[in-house]
Amino acid sequence: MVFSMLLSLAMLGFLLYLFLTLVFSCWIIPIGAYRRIKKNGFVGPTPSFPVGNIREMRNNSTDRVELGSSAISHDIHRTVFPYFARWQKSYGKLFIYWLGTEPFLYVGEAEFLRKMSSGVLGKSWGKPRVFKKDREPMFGSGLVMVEGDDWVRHRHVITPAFSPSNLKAMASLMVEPATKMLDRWAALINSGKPEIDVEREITTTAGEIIARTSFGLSYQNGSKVFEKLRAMQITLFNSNRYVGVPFSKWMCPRKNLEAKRLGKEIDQLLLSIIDGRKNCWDGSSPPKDLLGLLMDGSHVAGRVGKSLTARELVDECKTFFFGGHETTALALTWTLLLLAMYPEWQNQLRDEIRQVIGDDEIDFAKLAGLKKMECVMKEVLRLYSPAPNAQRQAREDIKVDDLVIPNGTNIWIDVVAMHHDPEIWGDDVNEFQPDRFKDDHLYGGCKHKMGFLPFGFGGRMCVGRNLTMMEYKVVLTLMLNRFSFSLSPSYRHSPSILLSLRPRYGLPLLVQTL
Ligand code: HEM
Repeated sequence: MVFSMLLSLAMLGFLLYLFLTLVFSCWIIPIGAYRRIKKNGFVGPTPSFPVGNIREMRNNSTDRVELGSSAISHDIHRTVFPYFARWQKSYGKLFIYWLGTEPFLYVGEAEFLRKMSSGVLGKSWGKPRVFKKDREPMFGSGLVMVEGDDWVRHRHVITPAFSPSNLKAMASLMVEPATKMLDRWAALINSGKPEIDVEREITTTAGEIIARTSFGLSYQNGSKVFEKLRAMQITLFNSNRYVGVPFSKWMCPRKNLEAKRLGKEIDQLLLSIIDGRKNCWDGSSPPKDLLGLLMDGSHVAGRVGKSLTARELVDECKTFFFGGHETTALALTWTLLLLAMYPEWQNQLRDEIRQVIGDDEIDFAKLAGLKKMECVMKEVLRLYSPAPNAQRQAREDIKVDDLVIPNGTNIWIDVVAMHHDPEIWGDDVNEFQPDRFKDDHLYGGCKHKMGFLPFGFGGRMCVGRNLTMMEYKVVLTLMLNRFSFSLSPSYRHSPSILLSLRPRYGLPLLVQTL
């Protein structure tokens, strides 16, 4: 009798605990945070907890499609972020919105970004915890996610691996997968199929290139890791639709479990690669991929010099794969769209390649001479930035003029908005004008130094940007040497966000052998 009473009391206590946890996490804590943020002078659309503004964001998403080259507009902000474009009209370039119970400060103004970040060191910024949990299976504690002193240690070990001499050794790893793809295109054209979805093709090839440059795997012997990495990405980004809503991961338990399972399998495969290398490496020259360079402590001589553990190496390999292959593939994909639309630029780049590289094999040292190609790349990254936003989380109160961003506030920097802002770029902001980077190769004539952010900003700027630049030049040179590109009538212009900025319906192009 006493026992069953105690049991009922325990059950009651447990249910009360669950109820209070639910009420606190879904309403009381977020409403308290909402009041604090409002008191600090921030405005924004009214949230309804526990979903915040997610419903408006969903109802507002567009499926605008433009057909035919003359109808294609590069004014893409209202297409890819229709809710931000609408809220900008009501609240300006700075406002608070809510993903579930998580407050986000939207920043679409370069000057505010400058002031906000000027006194904050790279190691003092946080990354939104709500995304960290979400992306744990992809990045683990890799450089993109790690914070504080750990970030300093990782960054010091990793940065030298991307030195020009190391990159030079990696150039040769890129040529074979790219050539294989172009041979496939030639075969398709010969068999009477000149329409090729270049986006899919380039993404696969960029995945293979990053797997080779990161952990030395060719497609043949690394296809297992490679397929699992891709499968995990698809699983994760088809399921994370309620980010920030408490207990949302229980809405898609199967997909979350599947991502976790894949994550564990990938970790095991990468760990076995690392162990294999440790066991057979005799201390002489390590393999020239990123993993080999990170395992070899010698390149950090004179710096912090703390090497990474096997677990950390696994997370960095995954980070390079996820951070490096799709972004680079999209830079190349959007470039082919623009070159197909503006054939005069195709010709100009081909002339430059002829002058700088000639008929020789691609030589790393000569790539630096492809200046026009660099201007085209930057203009593509401005108009169609593969990384359409950057995120931070305040780890302390941050004062900007009279405003205080409270500790814990997430910050969403809208890179697409800034890259398309006529106030800092001028009236031709939505035109493809690579020459704007000819005289001002860093800022493209932008009136504000924080207005062009394809690789992020401050201490956390992309560590792989020089690798990307090299891959871009190698692959585009090989492509333009063999083929010309024009728009297929079946192309539907609908840039959209799935973590990166991508063409929603792929990029079918008509490809011709030169
Ligand atoms: C066109 C290609 C690329 C674009 C547009 C791009 C973009 C970016 C951006 C915007 C950031 C900053 C994120 C932030 O501020 O939170 C970043 C960081 C990073 N990127 Fe890239 N990236 C590219 C290629 C690569 C490649 C090829 C690699 C590696 C192989 C790479 C590895 C990383 C890493 C590790 C970080 C984190 C740096 C840190 O937090 O210290 N990226 N990238």
